[in-house]
Amino acid sequence: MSTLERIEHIKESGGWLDRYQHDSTGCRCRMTFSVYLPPQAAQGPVPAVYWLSGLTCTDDNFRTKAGAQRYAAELGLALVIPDTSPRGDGVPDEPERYDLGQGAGFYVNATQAPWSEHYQMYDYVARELPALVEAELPLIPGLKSISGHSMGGHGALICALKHPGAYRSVSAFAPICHPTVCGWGEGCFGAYLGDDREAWKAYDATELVAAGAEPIPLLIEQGTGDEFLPDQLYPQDLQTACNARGFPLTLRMRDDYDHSYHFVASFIGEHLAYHAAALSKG
Ligand SMILES: N[C@@H](CCC(=O)N[C@@H](CS)C(=O)NCC(=O)O)C(=O)O
Repeated sequence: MSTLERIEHIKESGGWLDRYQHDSTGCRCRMTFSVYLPPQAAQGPVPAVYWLSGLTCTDDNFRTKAGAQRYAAELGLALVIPDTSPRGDGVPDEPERYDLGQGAGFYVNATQAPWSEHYQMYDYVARELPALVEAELPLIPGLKSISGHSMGGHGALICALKHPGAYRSVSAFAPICHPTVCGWGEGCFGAYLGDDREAWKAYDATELVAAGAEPIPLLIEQGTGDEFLPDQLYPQDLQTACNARGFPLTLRMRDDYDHSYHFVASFIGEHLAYHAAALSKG
């Protein structure tokens, strides 16, 4: 019997945008995620692009604002869109803060109480969810790429850097590139991982590159009008770490674009085409 409960089923661009709930063993709560299956999935399994969203988001922001499904339909790609944190009444939260707790899981495995019981988002997006959707849905096992926005861009980068060979390609929009030194990252890492800043580096793209992560090309899109660029994102730190090692990074600075999904929507087609090309190689 399927462990997935389908709660929405919407036809879009010839394919199906579905929403599921399931009991997560790692996050110990009911989790919601969305999947777009392109028309090609009716004929047989397709490759998948995972999308990790940013602070305050659920699985709904990307699927309603980015316009990605039309491109995914043309390219024959599934989109797998998890939530950004564990959810529910029994899950710790800081309701007065948008940048800690529910909606702000930061894609780490928390080690500190009270967060550690549910906030296991790294294992959820990198292991539990892929195993689940590959077993239950028409996806080609192991054929996947990953992208994301802001906190989710950070998540995409660390998933690819920490799992050599697991993803055919990785890209990110306005990612938090050096979370151990920015306000958002320090707030969450301190709460979820404790005071030992050395432990934080295992979830920091800049630090992972500097520490010798296996090379995989990184594609990053960044707007110059992004209100969070000066204080939170630090792509220049990742670029410095990549330059020092000859690590492959394409950092595309886009004049005037802000941090919003208007920026994501402007370039998501290019990113999905990039992933489709990587996923179609033998
Ligand atoms: N201005 C936002 C800051 C958080 C934010 O900008 N979140 C981005 C990701 S870091 C986002 O995707 N928001 C949801 C949306 O634009 O739909 C707030 O105060 O809530």
